[in-house]
Amino acid sequence: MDGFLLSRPTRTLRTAGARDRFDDANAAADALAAGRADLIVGALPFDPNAPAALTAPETMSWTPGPWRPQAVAALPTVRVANEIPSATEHVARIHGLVERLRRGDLEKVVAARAVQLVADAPISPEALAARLIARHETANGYAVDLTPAGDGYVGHTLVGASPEILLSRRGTTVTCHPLAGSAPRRDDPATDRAEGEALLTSSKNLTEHAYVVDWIRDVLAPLCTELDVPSSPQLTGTREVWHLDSPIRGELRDPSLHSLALAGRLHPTPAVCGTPTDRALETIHEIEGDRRFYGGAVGWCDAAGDGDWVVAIRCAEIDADGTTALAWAGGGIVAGSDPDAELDETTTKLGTLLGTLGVDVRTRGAGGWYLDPDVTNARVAGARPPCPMP
Ligand SMILES: C=C(O[C@@H]1C=C(C(=O)O)C=C[C@H]1O)C(=O)O
Repeated sequence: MDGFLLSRPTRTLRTAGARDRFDDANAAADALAAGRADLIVGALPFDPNAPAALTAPETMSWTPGPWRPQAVAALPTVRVANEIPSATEHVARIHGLVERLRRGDLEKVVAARAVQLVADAPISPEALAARLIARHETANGYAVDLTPAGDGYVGHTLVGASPEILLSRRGTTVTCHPLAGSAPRRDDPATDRAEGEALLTSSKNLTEHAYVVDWIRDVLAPLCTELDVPSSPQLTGTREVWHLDSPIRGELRDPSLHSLALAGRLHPTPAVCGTPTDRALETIHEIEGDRRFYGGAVGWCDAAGDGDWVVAIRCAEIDADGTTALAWAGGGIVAGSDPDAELDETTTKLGTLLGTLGVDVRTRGAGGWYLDPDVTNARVAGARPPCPMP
């Protein structure tokens, strides 16, 4: 896909072409500072040392509200070809992590897994993004060309609908909207509400959430003259998942600290990585290998330093010919985590992407697991309305 899309509930940024490409955030920031670019868009990888996929676009357009293209191409039939790792292995990994967490090696670590999707015709990133956005009205829909990251990424596109804002910067005001702590949405309104209410008082989830808020406070406090951090989280809901959510607001001490630099300082938060960060990063690398752009950040930074960066979750990376894709989901693990419940949480989160492709993650296959590889794209017509918020 040529270009970049970030569709937020308030407005949409679309760009086309590339005046310049950067695999390094500092080089992109230098181009902005030197006036060689007036906007940088793209994605930062999960591993802060891996190449980024940033572009100085040729053209850009801002439109109000979320992206609603006139015509949306049909999506091909998609099946789940492989689980990386298997459900059994994911649960085994979490058992191992819980032991380490109980020994005190780490306080929190986010464990993720991926599913490989195979399509019978190319998946159009724009068509997938449009459908994700239509089904997830309050999410931040994105589609990013990963070509600037070089080898292994040329022609690949990251597409997703993230509920989580790493940061927004407008002038000297910086806002973050970290999420951590999750529960599934339910069809029955009373059960659904009960899930949300239980989440708000779950000490295990409140602990998981607090690691993220503490990290953001520690990063922002020295950079801000004022910092407003709520004393307890609120509940927020996507179509598939309830989350604990803490809106944070600060006033920057140094007005030249731009949104790309702020993203570099805040990422990776314990919402996608863990506590302490360096040990969690090492552990994730050792157990899962390369997460690529999943768990990274997607956004823009302009010459004034303003910008929005969303956490790159609820996403898939589509390969260059469009016929295979990898979709990821993870969840925070703490000493009190239940490995089977954590597997279910990743399944629920995978539902954002897979549900949009017509794969019902709640069906149980013959092997006793929830993903039936023969379930194919049901065309996503007649999407059910979002569950009511409490
Ligand atoms: C890691 C993901 O989500 C993150 C982890 C959460 C959790 O552990 O409860 C909640 C929201 C996100 O910050 C994901 O969706 O893959």
